[in-house]
Amino acid sequence: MRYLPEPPFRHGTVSRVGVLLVNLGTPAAPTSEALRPYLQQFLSDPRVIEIPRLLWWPILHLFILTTRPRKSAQKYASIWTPEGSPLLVHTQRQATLLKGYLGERTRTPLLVDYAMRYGVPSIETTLLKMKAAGCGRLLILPLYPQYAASSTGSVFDAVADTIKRLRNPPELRFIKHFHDHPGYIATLAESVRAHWAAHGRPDRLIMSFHGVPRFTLDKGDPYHCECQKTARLLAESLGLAPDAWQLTFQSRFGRAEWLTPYTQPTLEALARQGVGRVDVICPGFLADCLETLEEIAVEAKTAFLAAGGREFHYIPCPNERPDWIRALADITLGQLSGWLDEAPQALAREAQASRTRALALGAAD
Ligand SMILES: C=CC1=C(C)c2cc3[nH]c(cc4nc(cc5[nH]c(cc1n2)c(C)c5CCC(=O)O)C(CCC(=O)O)=C4C)c(C)c3C=C
Ligand SMILES: [Fe+2]
Ligand SMILES: [Fe+2]
Repeated sequence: MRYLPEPPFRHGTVSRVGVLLVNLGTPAAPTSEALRPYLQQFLSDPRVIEIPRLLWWPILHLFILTTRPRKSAQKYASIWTPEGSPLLVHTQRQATLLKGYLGERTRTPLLVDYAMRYGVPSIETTLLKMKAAGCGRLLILPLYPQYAASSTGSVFDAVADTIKRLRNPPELRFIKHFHDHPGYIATLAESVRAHWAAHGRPDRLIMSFHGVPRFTLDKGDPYHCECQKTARLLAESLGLAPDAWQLTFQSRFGRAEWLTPYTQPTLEALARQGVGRVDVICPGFLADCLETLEEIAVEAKTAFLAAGGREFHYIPCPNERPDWIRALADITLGQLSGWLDEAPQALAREAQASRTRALALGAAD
């Protein structure tokens, strides 16, 4: 094994606390040339594709990487912004806003940075950068509210792959999930309420989560249950009757069965049954990206209207919403006890205050 470069150890160096936000990653450009290495890295991850390598390698290289890059590039081109991929832009802004918010509320200087599981900036690069800046303590916060082995689990792997190559790794804490955090639920509820205040109510609210293969549920992945709990808490905090909302799963990849019901066929069936207006929210995504802006706001909308639906509204992700940044800070501070200089009572008071705010906004516990 080759070690990564590290500075010589010095006694008495002040250790700083770092918060590392990690998102999925995105291609560097909306072109087939940029899609190919991105998809290759993503789809070579054994957490994402669980087929034996000997079988998967030829499928990936002979079929998927020869066709998908071009098709996906066209979709990315339709959502690309002058500043780059929406997922990257929102993640960068979330890191900057979180740093500002925490900086005003903690006496301990915190380093906040972000990394991408696939593509750049990589987890290794950012982790080494934070270590070089003096972070002896590091909180890893994957930007996925619900834990799935293929998303959050894979982030943990990548962090482990880096620290096993360090002689002097930082102290580490991992946030596994926050699918039922009152601040997160309140942010979702508030964004729905604001949308309804401006545009009226739909016949049905669809909560669409990213799917995963069905067999992962039977093998112990908690993702399905965590999505159900998020959806139930959101429906409760909006005071919705059981027939006013529905949970679905989107973004199926390949031919195997994934978690059901699937988003697009559900929307088409609803349209055929005479449901005139649907609003769709994607609670598993904290930043708008290809899967929300293209797959839902364009593809699913087109399918719903073509099947006879009248009106389709997409409700955006939390992105840079101030209540979301506050919730993100609350999630972070909840895991930093003992690592900050502040009196524990001050942190507890801040956490309680933000919990009270969330509950006042209607998020159930
Ligand atoms: C919300 C968490 C996510 C889980 C769980 C997840 C599982 C998963 N995804 C694929 C395959 C693809 N996903 C793609 C895009 C994509 N996926 C997520 C999130 C989760 N994926 C996001 C946020 C995005 C958007 C990225 C962006 O740049 O905007 C893609 C790439 C695009 C494409 O070619 O379709 C693939 C491929 C699998 C197989 C999987 C679980 C097994
Ligand atoms: Fe995905
Ligand atoms: Fe997709």
